[in-house]
Amino acid sequence: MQTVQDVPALRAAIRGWRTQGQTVGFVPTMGNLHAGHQSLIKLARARAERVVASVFVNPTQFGPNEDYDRYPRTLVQDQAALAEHDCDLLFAPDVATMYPFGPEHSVSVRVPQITDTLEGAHRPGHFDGMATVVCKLFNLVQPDLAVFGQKDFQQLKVVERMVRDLGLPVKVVAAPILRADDGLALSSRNQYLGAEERARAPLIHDTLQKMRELLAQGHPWQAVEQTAAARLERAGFVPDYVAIRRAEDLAEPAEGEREGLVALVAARLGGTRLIDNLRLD
Ligand SMILES: Nc1ncnc2c1ncn2[C@@H]1O[C@H](COP(=O)(O)OP(=O)(O)OP(=O)(O)O)[C@@H](O)[C@H]1O
Ligand SMILES: CC(C)(CO)[C@@H](O)C(=O)[O-]
Ligand code: BAL
Repeated sequence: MQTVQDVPALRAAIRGWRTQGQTVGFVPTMGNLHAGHQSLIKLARARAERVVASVFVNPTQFGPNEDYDRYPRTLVQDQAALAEHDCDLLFAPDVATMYPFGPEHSVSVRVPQITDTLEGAHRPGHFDGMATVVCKLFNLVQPDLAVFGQKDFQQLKVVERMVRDLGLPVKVVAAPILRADDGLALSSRNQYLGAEERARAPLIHDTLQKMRELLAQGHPWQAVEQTAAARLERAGFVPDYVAIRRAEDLAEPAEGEREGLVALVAARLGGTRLIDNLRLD
């Protein structure tokens, strides 16, 4: 597997494949790769003839009090993991390559409405930064398809909207959430958890399952949200949101609406912010 850090080298590698008529699948990441990322690479591998991954900790999607500085950067291990999973090319740019005029003077992509709620409401500016960097990466890599994990469910919806609205020629492929045996969704941020917190963290997935059960029993969605939030709070979590929404547009369900819903949670456990979600159909 080749690693490239600048745009001319990236373009040269991809041009070679394109002239042979090969299709390109793309997996954008922030690195510190785990089995969840590997499953995305595997999906891209199955759907395209060539696979490109990127590792870039994007400064514009972190708020001023978030973990940009301490976000784990493990490029050497990431290279080995990607090579092992048959990735063809790693694009690992620096900030100046992605933001030639500096992050604060960059063109910005804003996806309205769907970004006002949930993660967008709790992480102001996060989705502008995310959509901007994903749009830039799509322009640089020009993939036929790009794989995103459903763990970041709202992110996936924002990217789908951006692609449709801007008419970008990329097929967005959604990958299922990979979990540890005890149900905790794999995430780079899980390593911030202390041993005792790690043991408590699966309660998020357990609570999402409980929400599905309660909704199936006919409880109103608002009551299910409240019960679930209280359950997490009793166990020492500080929820940012515990929500039942339409999967399609993340709007609140109508009275009695039961089809096509998703439950989403973001909660802090000590100094770690965890997110997860579960389809309710
Ligand atoms: N457990 C998982 N299952 C499936 N996809 C995942 C999982 N974890 C991350 N992904 C996906 O991998 C891609 C890159 O995500 P990212 O590098 O932010 O990893 P992460 O582990 O989610 O990190 P973080 O803890 O910062 O959220 C995203 O599309 C994300 O949805
Ligand atoms: C899509 C992404 C790589 C953009 O920085 C990031 O938000 C992530 O890792 O999910
Ligand atoms: N996995 C989403 C990227 C972020 O939390 O910034």
